[in-house]
Amino acid sequence: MAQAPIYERVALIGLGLIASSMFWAMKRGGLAGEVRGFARSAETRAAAREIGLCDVVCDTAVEAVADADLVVLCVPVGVMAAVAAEIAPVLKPGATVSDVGSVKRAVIESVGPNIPPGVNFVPAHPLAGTEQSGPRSGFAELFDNRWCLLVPVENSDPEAVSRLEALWRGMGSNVERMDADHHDLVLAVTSHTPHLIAYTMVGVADDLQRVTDSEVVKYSAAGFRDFTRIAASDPTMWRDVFLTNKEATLEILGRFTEELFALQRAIRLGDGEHLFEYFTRTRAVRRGIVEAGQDTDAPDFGRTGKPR
Ligand SMILES: NC(=O)c1ccc[n+]([C@@H]2O[C@H](COP(=O)([O-])OP(=O)(O)OC[C@H]3O[C@@H](n4cnc5c(N)ncnc54)[C@H](O)[C@@H]3O)[C@@H](O)[C@H]2O)c1
Ligand SMILES: O=C(O)C(=O)C[C@]1(C(=O)O)C=C[C@@H](O)C=C1
Repeated sequence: MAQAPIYERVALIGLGLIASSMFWAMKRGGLAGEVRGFARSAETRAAAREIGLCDVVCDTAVEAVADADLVVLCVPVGVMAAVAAEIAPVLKPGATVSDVGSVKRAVIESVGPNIPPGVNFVPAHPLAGTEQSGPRSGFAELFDNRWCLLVPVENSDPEAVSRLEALWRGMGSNVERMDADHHDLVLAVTSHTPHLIAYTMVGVADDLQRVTDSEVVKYSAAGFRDFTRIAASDPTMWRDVFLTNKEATLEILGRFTEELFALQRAIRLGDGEHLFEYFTRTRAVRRGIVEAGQDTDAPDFGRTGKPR
């Protein structure tokens, strides 16, 4: 039996991978009455209309959010404040504004001041994605069994937070709440720095004159293929992630560099014991993740290049 919608009117701003997946997931679960969408480019809006992404595709953000009970900012982190400033004057009293940005402190600091009194602000971050982007890349199952972290601000209304939690659970996610600074540190370890490493490794392969690009394509083993999948992610999104989660990423990158130098030295000195102990420790981390049931989709991860 279909459940009553959690929100009567939802507005999605920015119609890429995350917004389109949200739309299909909301439709799958009957979680929203009407969903309006807006994207900056006419091309994206035309694509959205063609594939039936959103009940109504609007030509302005203001038109999309007027009357919405929930507005979700699904744009790159660097433009969220400008979008929030543009829509602020027309937000409905009692409405909730949320976002899906990969960084939370910077979003809270830049978007927060634009949210008018009487409107709730509940930042969020679904820990789910692929290397694809744009309006055609979304699918309803993206958030199934993935975490969504809610990062309520000091004056977030508890009812608004619970309602948003219900939406994310309805879209298939497991939900937890987290403080913004801790979120940014955790994500620097689990997502942001690994992306930077993947970008670097693919850049190194591309730069190496003695190994041709076609050899890289032909002989890429599973490990490198995983790197190339990650390194194909959207450049605008990731530029903004690093510019806005600077401190935590630099901290983790500093530690990474120290360990890398230690491994480099062990290789140069032929210190097999150091290498063996290190790899034994890291293997245990991976086994812990699998044993905890946190990698249900491991067999397909990165190998087929298809969404999990
Ligand atoms: N891709 C992922 O794996 C992933 C996962 C979780 C969270 N996120 C976060 O979600 C957000 C969206 O990412 P995505 O992967 O859906 O990106 P995407 O590139 O697929 O979509 C972004 C959309 O925003 C639009 N846009 C850009 N600037 C705009 C503006 N000023 N006004 C209106 N629309 C604008 C783009 O045209 C595009 O339609 C980002 O903040 C990202 O950090 C991404
Ligand atoms: O699987 C991928 O393609 C992703 O990179 C998704 C991923 C991640 O690092 O896990 C990327 C950025 C997000 O903010 C959340 C999820």
